[in-house]
Amino acid sequence: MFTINVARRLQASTRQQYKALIITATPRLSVIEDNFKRLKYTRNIGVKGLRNSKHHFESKEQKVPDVEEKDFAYENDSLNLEDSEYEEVVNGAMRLTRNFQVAHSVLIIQPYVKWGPKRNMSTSPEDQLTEAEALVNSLPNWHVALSLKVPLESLERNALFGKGKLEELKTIVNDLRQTKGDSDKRLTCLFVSKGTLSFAQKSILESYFNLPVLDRYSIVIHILRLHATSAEARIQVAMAELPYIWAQAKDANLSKSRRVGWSLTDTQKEILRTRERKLKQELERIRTHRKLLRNKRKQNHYPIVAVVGYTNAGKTSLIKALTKEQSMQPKDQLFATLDVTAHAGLLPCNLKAIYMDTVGFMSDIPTGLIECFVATLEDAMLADVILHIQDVSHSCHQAQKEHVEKTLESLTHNLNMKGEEKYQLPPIINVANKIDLLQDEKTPQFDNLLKVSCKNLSGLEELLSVIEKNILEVTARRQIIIRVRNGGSEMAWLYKHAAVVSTQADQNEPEFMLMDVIITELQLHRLNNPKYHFHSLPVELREKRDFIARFLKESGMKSTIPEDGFYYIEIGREQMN
Ligand SMILES: Nc1nc2c(ncn2[C@@H]2O[C@H](COP(=O)(O)OP(=O)(O)OP(=O)(O)O)[C@@H](O)[C@H]2O)c(=O)[nH]1
Ligand SMILES: [Mg+2]
Repeated sequence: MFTINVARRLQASTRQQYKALIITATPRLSVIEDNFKRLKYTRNIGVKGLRNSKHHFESKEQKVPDVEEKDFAYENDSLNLEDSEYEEVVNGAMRLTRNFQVAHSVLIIQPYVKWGPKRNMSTSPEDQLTEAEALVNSLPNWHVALSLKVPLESLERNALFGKGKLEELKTIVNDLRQTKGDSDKRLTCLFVSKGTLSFAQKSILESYFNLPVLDRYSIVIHILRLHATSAEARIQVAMAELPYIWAQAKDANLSKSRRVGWSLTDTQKEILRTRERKLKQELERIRTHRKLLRNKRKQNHYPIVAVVGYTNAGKTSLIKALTKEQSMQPKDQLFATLDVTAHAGLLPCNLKAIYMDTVGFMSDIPTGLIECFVATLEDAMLADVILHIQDVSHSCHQAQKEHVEKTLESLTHNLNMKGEEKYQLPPIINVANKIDLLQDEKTPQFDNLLKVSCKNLSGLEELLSVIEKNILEVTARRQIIIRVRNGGSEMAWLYKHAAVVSTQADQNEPEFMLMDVIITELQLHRLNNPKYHFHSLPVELREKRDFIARFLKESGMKSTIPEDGFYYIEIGREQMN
């Protein structure tokens, strides 16, 4: 870099006479250690508050990114998702209308394979049942009447259950249907907690119990519909419904036990195809739009931290804790977050980072459903650092962790299939959240995780330091100290384009400041480049003027000496390196 080169050359030739203009300082100089400590987490308040309280130079900073994101929000005015003919088709497949006011009392049946190779080793039926209950409880006006585990030899049988089991279940269903008293509590549907039920399985069970039968896919879609408020999320959910309808229609055609009243007519098939085509176009637009946003962030050189994890692990809560953004609303519901949103926060070194909140992952969800959210998850995958938030208080913590890791792997594979360049996952920081709920937080199995609690805000300071360290490494940012004139143009430039960790007056010459900054190579280059900035080297020139002029002449640099006694060195492009 020019500045460093000049500094070195000046140092070499005038070792006795001049101080170094720039002191490379990684790790930090001890003189600023105290300032740094003061700036640590306590200063990491939301961007808005921070701007109000900072030095006046900082009022010239670039706009905070979340404002830009808002201005850039994806709007869809061309696609009308309301279509009564389509509604008829989707309701037939899902057994659910979009009316979220309708109360439901649900019998949850968790089938599981007890023995053999088809047994699910990653999670227990008890945990699956708990997750199924959480899914039902995520819907307003829905409640669990009863939940049961049912061991089976296989999950592929036509009626799913054997004759004896069906009889047993019928008695339970009949009892629940006749519940006296509160009519709201009377059983209204069955939820068989399996990824998808084939059309044949559904229709056999429905005719046997005379109640609608739902599977995991349809319940999750219903939750997603409820939580999808932005245009983008609504399009993604609408798209996620389609593979399910097609699969059910295919099953219905194959099934000998075709349920009268539900198989697709040619007109309905055409409605689906048209809708699919339009939605695909919209998703393509979303992808392009996301790319634009991503490039915009890149231009601004904000480091990006993607926060991923199993649903309900505390992703939104963590971002809220790190950014102090009051508008964020963590909820004790599955799939509460459906939009990938960006939120600015400060690292201990005062560097602004963008945290991306993402859609949660869940096991036993068909890939077709997740694929519709891939456009938004790609954003996360292209971040500088990924935070994997894990709910360590959850009994299935290990299975959830493995599921997220596997999904990230398959998303990586997808990106590699699509792109020309080889994609590599950014560094992943594993975070153990909800540590406050653990009886003994010293559990050795969490030793390599960073333990935090978004509830009592513990462990966040350490987490921020780790994020910072990773970001500086990955984005090739450096921490250096630059000596500039107090109130000069460089000072303003640095406030605008670099993260200022601390400043302090040069003890020998109080009109100069030592600025401890985090800066990218590119910005350091710009600081020295006349195209972006007319760089001045604040050297004690008055008495050394002739010497420096000679030095610069010999070095082949153009120079001007303005009236104020500052020495301005104009660096030609060819001399930059
Ligand atoms: N006790 C405790 N509860 C927490 C902690 N962090 C989050 N929660 C709670 O966990 C629930 C889920 O939090 P969210 O932040 O919405 O989780 P999420 O990962 O964003 O969930 P989705 O967006 O649905 O995928 C909320 O009720 C939070 O209050 C924690 O550290 N301790
Ligand atoms: Mg969330």
